[in-house]
Amino acid sequence: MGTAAAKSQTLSFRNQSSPSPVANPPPTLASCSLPSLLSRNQALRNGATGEEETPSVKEKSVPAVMRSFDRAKIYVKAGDEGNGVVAFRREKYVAVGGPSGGDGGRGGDVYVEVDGAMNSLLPFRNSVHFRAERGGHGHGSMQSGAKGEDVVVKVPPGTVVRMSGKNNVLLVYPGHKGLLLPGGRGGRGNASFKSGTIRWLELELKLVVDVGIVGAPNAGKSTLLSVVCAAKPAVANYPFTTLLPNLGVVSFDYDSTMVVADLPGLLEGAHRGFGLGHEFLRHTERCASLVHVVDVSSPLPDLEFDAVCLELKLFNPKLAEKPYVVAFNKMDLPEAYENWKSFKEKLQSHGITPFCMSAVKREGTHEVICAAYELLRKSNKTRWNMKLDLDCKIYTDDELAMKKVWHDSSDNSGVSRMKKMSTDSFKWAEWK
Ligand SMILES: Nc1nc2c(ncn2[C@@H]2O[C@H](COP(=O)(O)OP(=O)(O)OP(=O)(O)O)[C@@H](O)[C@H]2O)c(=O)[nH]1
Ligand SMILES: [Mg+2]
Repeated sequence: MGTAAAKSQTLSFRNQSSPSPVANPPPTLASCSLPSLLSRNQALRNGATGEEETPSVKEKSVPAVMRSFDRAKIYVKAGDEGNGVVAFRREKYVAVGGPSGGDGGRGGDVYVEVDGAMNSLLPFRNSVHFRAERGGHGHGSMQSGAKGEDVVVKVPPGTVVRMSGKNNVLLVYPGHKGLLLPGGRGGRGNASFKSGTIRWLELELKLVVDVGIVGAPNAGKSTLLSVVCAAKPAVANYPFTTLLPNLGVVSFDYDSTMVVADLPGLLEGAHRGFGLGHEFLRHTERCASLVHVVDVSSPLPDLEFDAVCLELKLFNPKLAEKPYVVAFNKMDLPEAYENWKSFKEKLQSHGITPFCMSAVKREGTHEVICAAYELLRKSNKTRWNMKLDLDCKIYTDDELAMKKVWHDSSDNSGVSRMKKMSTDSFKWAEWK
């Protein structure tokens, strides 16, 4: 691993500009209710004697502007087929021309393609309908109708496409293109006059990151990110400074880089939707490793640590199994000295060796990030080699079979189909 200081570039997850790191919290935060753990810590810090404040729990959900657009629902419709035509050949010196009706053209298909330049599902906020063009109608003289134009739905890397009510899941990476819905296959007999399929699809963006920084609010997660790479997340001395994940690229060498995400603080009950963290916990699902930042200067760092671990576990047990680094932060403060030794012993008894750092003073941060990189290397996972489903199988088997029949037919003139249909109908009549 290279020892060069982390020089880096920044990926911005937000589409709006970051708020400046001012000391006064925005008014909306005043209404944010904190759970028992935080209020207890705050009370202890303020010298209160243990009387518990009852946090005012507000049922209101996170305002839309504070959400990142990482979930969307879109309506896709494959193009209808063009109608086949019934026509007969009329030509001089040809006594019985026979049928010469061309097929209807195929309806346009709906594709999904990953656009590396996109980093959120924000474009789907206003435009949710994607319709492929219908196929042209057939003509006489065995002329088939034109194929309808396809529609390509562009999504950011790491998007999961889900069909409502079904388990069809698709993970996509830059440049990956797949067929979501095939268009109608051109009209022939009555049985084939089937319209282009319509679907409501759910899109979910799971950030493509290598290392996630997690921890309780105000632990110093954003400060750590700002120190190890060129990202400039908002840092302030109040909980929930970070409302959306911040991404940064840490580069150790030419070919060894990793994408690090600083996630909003986690609270007790985050898995049930308390605070903001749960909105973003799913982004950690694809991380190879986690950095768990603990503010050791707080009166109950071990409780904070346990609460965050429990939230991760309750959200997804697989998260708790991910390799992680524990970083004791704010070691420059005198309060940290009182806590860190006993806390360290407790962790060591569980086989965890924590790192000590002071993110503000940039001490010990390099070791933490190197340890996270080491875990990433050991896990042998990169951002893109997670489970990838190369073939989009969003459409059902019936549709696939249908698609095959029509595609594989080498002779797709209206005449041969009409002949085939008439033979079929004869058979059917005999069977009846
Ligand atoms: N003394 C000291 N203060 C620190 C250290 N690291 C961070 N802080 C301060 O702690 C406060 C919170 O830091 P942030 O980086 O915003 O914490 P966070 O975990 O991102 O907080 P949220 O985004 O609200 O969850 C800021 O005032 C920082 O200056 C440290 O090592 N020592
Ligand atoms: Mg933060």
